[in-house]
Amino acid sequence: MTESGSKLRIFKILKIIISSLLITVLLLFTIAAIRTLSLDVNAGLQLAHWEKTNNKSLVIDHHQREELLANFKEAIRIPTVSFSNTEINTTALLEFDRFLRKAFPTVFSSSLVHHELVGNYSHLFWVKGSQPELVPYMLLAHIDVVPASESDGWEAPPFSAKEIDGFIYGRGTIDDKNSLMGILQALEYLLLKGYAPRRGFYIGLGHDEEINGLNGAMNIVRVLKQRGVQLLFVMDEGLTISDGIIPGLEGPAALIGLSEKGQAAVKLSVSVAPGHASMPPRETSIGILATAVKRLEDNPMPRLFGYGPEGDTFEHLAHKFSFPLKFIMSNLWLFSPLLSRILERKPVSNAFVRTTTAVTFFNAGVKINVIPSLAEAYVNLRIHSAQSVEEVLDIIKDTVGDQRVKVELVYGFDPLPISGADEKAFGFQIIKKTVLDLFPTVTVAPAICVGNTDSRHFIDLTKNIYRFSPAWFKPGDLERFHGINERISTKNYEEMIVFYFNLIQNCDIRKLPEPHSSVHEL
Ligand SMILES: CCCCCCCC/C=C\CCCCCCCC(=O)N[C@@H](Cc1ccccc1)C(=O)O
Ligand SMILES: [Zn+2]
Ligand SMILES: [Zn+2]
Repeated sequence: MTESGSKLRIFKILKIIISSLLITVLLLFTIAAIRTLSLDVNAGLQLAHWEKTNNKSLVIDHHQREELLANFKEAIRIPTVSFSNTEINTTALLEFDRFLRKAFPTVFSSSLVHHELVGNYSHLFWVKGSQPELVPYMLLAHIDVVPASESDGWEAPPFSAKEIDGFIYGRGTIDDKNSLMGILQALEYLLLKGYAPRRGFYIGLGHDEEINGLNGAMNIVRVLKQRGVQLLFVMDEGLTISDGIIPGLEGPAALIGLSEKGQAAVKLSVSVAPGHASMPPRETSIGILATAVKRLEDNPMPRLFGYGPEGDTFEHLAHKFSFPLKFIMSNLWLFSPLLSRILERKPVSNAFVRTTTAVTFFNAGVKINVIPSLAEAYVNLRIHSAQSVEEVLDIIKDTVGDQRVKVELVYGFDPLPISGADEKAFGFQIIKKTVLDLFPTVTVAPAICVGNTDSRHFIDLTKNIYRFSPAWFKPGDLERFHGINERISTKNYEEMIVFYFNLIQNCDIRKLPEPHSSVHEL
């Protein structure tokens, strides 16, 4: 073959390759465009087909408004602080017990309600259903709060419950006395209106959630296990209604936590011979440990976006984003790696992408002229659904890569199982319906809860645990969580009461309506 003949041949082959590539790209984009336009993961249950249950409605009058706000403020003023792993405010917890009995007289005197104290300060309520064959469910909230100090810059003292411009300020207003008081206030109103549930339910109020729930939630679980209780679902604090928090998302979104990340506390320590600061070794224990910590910060855990429930979150929200995010999120089969790089740029969304690494303690040194023998740091890891404590520990050891740094696991638990969110998932669909009835403009999506809750202790009692409360989080509110100026609007607190009032009644249906598709097939 002549030189020009072989050039022509190469040219022809290149042409075929380039046009096949172009056709493939075009095809992929056509599929992606069709998916963007047609993907409707929100296709839900036929609201019209829901079983009728003579639901009572709650229209809050002036007197009730004054009463419910006074109750809520009194709850905030009791400083039920969990200070450390061993120090809780037992005086405040006892006062809170007395307060609950006074604020909710009907709950505590109704023949339908059985109340008991568990672990001295936690509360367990059983509200008897008229149809014992219906499997009960459980609502959780916690009494304790994290410490707060006015000198950190609060606009109002953190235990004052001061009302400023329609907001009640105070520690516990969003974590978690809003849920606790909302649930009990709703039950008080339901009982006053003569409501008797068909489906029985439990209410559990832990007193030490902020320090792991070892005496509160864990003892409640022990009591329920002894009684052979199985639960249809559990609902606890966790995710909320985000409005203006997710960049690019149009409108509010109610994220319902189907699972929560695992957690590990890892201790790093370096031990060397102490000495005189005038004759230092080339590296001190502090320097060696600092290098290890820097390596961990410089080498984040691998991106795992799409291997846990977070992929579903964005598929559900896709239609509320504008182009090009709408296109990217509707086609995670193609763009998952791209989206994970976008999400990892902000701490709030990075937490959805990977196991996060936070160095939370660094202790070393005894005197200005002494080479310290010991340097210690603690790392708090929040483990992505697709990883385990063991895998994370191995990666830490590899990344540190220095035998002089001792790596020890202080405590750890794997990510929690993922609860159902399909048409048959009773708890999820009830929460979704209750949200949409009250807030029709909200988009409901399943998600992963990046923090831990008392509900993780309930995995032997049910496969269906949901972490959600109908608190509205707007820009700036995430920082109030465990931070300064924690607050809730009086309007939102009232909405929370109405939400629980409706949710309890919605749970009275025997079973969910038939899914959309099977209705059509009939
Ligand atoms: C794409 C971005 C979406 C952004 C939306 C994010 C909305 C986030 C809303 C709420 C934040 C999640 C909080 C979850 C509740 C956490 C409660 C908590 O702080 N728990 C402690 C429990 C604990 C565990 C171990 C030792 C002591 C306490 C925690 O997780 O640290
Ligand atoms: Zn909480
Ligand atoms: Zn908290």
